[in-house]
Amino acid sequence: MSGNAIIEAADFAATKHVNQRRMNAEQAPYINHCIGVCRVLTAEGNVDDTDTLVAALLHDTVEDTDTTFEEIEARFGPTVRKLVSEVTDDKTLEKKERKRLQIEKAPFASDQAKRIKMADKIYNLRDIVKSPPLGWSEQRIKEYMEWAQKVTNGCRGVNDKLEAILDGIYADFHSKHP
Ligand SMILES: Nc1nc2c(ncn2[C@@H]2O[C@H](COP(=O)(O)OP(=O)(O)O)[C@@H](OP(=O)(O)OP(=O)(O)O)[C@H]2O)c(=O)[nH]1
Repeated sequence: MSGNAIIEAADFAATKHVNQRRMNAEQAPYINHCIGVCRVLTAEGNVDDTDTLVAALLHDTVEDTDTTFEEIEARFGPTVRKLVSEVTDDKTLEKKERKRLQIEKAPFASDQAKRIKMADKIYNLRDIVKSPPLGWSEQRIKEYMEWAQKVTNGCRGVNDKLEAILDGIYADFHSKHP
């Protein structure tokens, strides 16, 4: 690959998500989430493994755009392809089943994929506390928190810093919503 892999991935993700927005009131550009997840890994999880950071930037490209795994492998190699596939939901399944599979599969993911999953949930949970998706009730927020906690419980043992951040988010939420 020519150039720096992380910048290549940021550019690739920005192009793929160009017309997508987050669901919150600000309707932030979707790429903010991809870059934010990568930053949680570097700045808060002390992760410096390039494949992990590249896969974090690309983590929603196959799930949410026309990107294929073959395209990812051709541009970023087989390890990044594998990591992205580990954090990609099968959109042909019902939402309930996709959510159940995230909980079931998390303990069997690679350590790199577990770190991406934790950073993804940290970003989403912070977003939900700060500015929830439009139309989400208190009950939906609570259900998301409880589901995310089950997913990230399956990712434990690979990064103490990310785990501590998640523990803080859950403790804070549960103390305010007993
Ligand atoms: N908190 C938050 N989430 C948003 C926002 N915009 C889009 N999302 C995405 O919405 C998902 C949560 O909504 P749900 O109703 O539970 O799930 P769904 O998108 O699969 O229907 C999150 O996916 P996820 O399954 O947790 O993770 P992933 O799909 O990113 O892997 C997150 O990526 C936003 O503004 N705030």
